[in-house]
Amino acid sequence: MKNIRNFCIIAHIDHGKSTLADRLLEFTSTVAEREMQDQLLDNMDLERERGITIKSHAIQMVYQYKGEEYVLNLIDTPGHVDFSYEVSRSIAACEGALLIVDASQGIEAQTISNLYLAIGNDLEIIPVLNKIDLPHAMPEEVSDQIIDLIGCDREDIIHASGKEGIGIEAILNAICDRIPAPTGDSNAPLQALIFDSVFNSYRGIEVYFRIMNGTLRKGERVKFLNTGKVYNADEIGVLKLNQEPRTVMGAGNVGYLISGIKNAKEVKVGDTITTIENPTTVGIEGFEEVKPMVFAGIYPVETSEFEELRSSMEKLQLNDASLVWEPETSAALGFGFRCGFLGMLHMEIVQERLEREFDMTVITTVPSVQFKAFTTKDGEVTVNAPSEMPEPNYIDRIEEPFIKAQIISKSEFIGPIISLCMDKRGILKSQTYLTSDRVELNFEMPLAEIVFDFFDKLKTISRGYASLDYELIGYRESNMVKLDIMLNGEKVDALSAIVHREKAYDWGKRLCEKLRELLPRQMFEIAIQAAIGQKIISRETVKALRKNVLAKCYGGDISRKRKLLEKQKKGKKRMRQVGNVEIPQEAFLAVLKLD
Ligand SMILES: Nc1nc2c(ncn2[C@@H]2O[C@H](COP(=O)(O)OP(=O)(O)OP(=O)(O)O)[C@@H](O)[C@H]2O)c(=O)[nH]1
Repeated sequence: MKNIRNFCIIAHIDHGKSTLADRLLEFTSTVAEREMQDQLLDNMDLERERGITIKSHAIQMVYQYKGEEYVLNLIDTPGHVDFSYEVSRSIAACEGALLIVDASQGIEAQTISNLYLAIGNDLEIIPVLNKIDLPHAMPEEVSDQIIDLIGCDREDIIHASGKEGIGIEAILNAICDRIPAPTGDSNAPLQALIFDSVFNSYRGIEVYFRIMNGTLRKGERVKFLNTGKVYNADEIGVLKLNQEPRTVMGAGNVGYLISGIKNAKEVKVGDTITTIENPTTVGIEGFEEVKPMVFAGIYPVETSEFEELRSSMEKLQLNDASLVWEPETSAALGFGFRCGFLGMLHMEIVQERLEREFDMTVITTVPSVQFKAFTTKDGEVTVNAPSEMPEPNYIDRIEEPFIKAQIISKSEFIGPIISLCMDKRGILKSQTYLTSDRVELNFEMPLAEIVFDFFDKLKTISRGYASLDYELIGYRESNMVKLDIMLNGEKVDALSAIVHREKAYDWGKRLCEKLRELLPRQMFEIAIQAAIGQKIISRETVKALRKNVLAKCYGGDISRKRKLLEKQKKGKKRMRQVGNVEIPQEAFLAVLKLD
């Protein structure tokens, strides 16, 4: 155990975590050059394309240092706020962390939020100033930021470039020298922390664990404390480039367990594995059930594909335990599913995976957060969709989720950021200068306001410099109303939204205007109305179409005509007929794009 080092890498998105991890694997010959693909750890296509690590993984390296052999377990952490609980469990499995900061960017919101998690878990922090090869790197300035932040000495900061392979050996040596070996008693009852799981269609779910205390043997009966389920440890082992089976693993080790589990739901990140033979009664601290934060409807474009969509969702859920859903019907869209996601990115990923991996074309409706309605009739009612909102006359009060938002930016953008947050019903709680031109702002604001275009707006007004992190702080009373949209007098339930009363008029007006732009002209006039209850608050009209779309191509060349027809056909793919009006997919998400 004395030569084991368990560590993770914490970094803001794009600060070079994956590239650096690749260099560590190369340097320790964990992967031969020819096996090396860029960003090896991101092994889902989608991850690679988006350049973000979606699911955390682990990999073991063996490193010779000062005449001794060290086993280094790198536990990868996802870099996006939507997956912060997974980050926290990965961190809990380690004794140390590399804190990577891009020398041209400086400290960002996720650098800090993940750092706090690491410090909270007593991890040894090794600061790494990355991308020092960049001509516009600011090593001195960013080092000052790091020193201010963690109180280290200037000499403790390792200068590196994942791209050029600079500083790699220094990092590996520092891991051996500075990160403490795991402690734990291999003779105690087994307590192993589940920090991740991966779906394998042949072998079932692979559970990734870190043994805090005790010993795990192949073939033993094991129990997951929080679910209470019992399995056989069919195979255990360590994670190198490929899995290497073992028969016995003691305290301090990181590895995988295969026990024929078919459904990701049975494996909860943060749960504790123990043995039936010599069980512990004490779970590892910090277990939480992950809760979805954002809800939206997912519908097949072709109503006939509902069953196919159901089976695709079932398969997707097998390897994404944080995705929840139940069947839902919409008058406008027919049969579909109400889904719960960890956040907006998670929602996009699910939609994309449905399309890519299962070849489904789907319509996603306006996302909503989870409101609580306190009614005089049924007591407390959970509202995940506008259609679930109780009748106004029974509502005593409505509560909505609030978050603490932490924004880090260059100080020149403070003004616009504060006005943006105030506009989103935010309350400024604190303003702290990290350095002379970098400021941290803390707001309390409704989660519902972040769900829409907040992040994009923040990026725009700060020219990309501001970064955001948030956590849920609880529910608060708010004056929310349900806003309905009608097309030619017919309510389109999929376009309803729950909004703050003070914003309802403005919202209704802008949404009607946006829909007027998005709805294609048809052979008749379309009236677009926004209403709260019976009261119409806004109206726009889409004029009837007079000419054939091809008319303007007469005399033009045929290829252009064909292109136009093609384009129309493609557009059709995501259209939905409601009453006599055709609605394109963009319209269902128009609320996300209100300026
Ligand atoms: N110049 C330079 N570019 C780098 C270096 N390391 C990474 N990059 C580039 O920075 C970008 C982000 O690198 P990644 O390694 O994907 O960053 P990451 O932190 O893993 O990103 P996430 O997985 O999204 O958190 C890529 O375009 C890399 O090529 C470096 O040392 N120098």
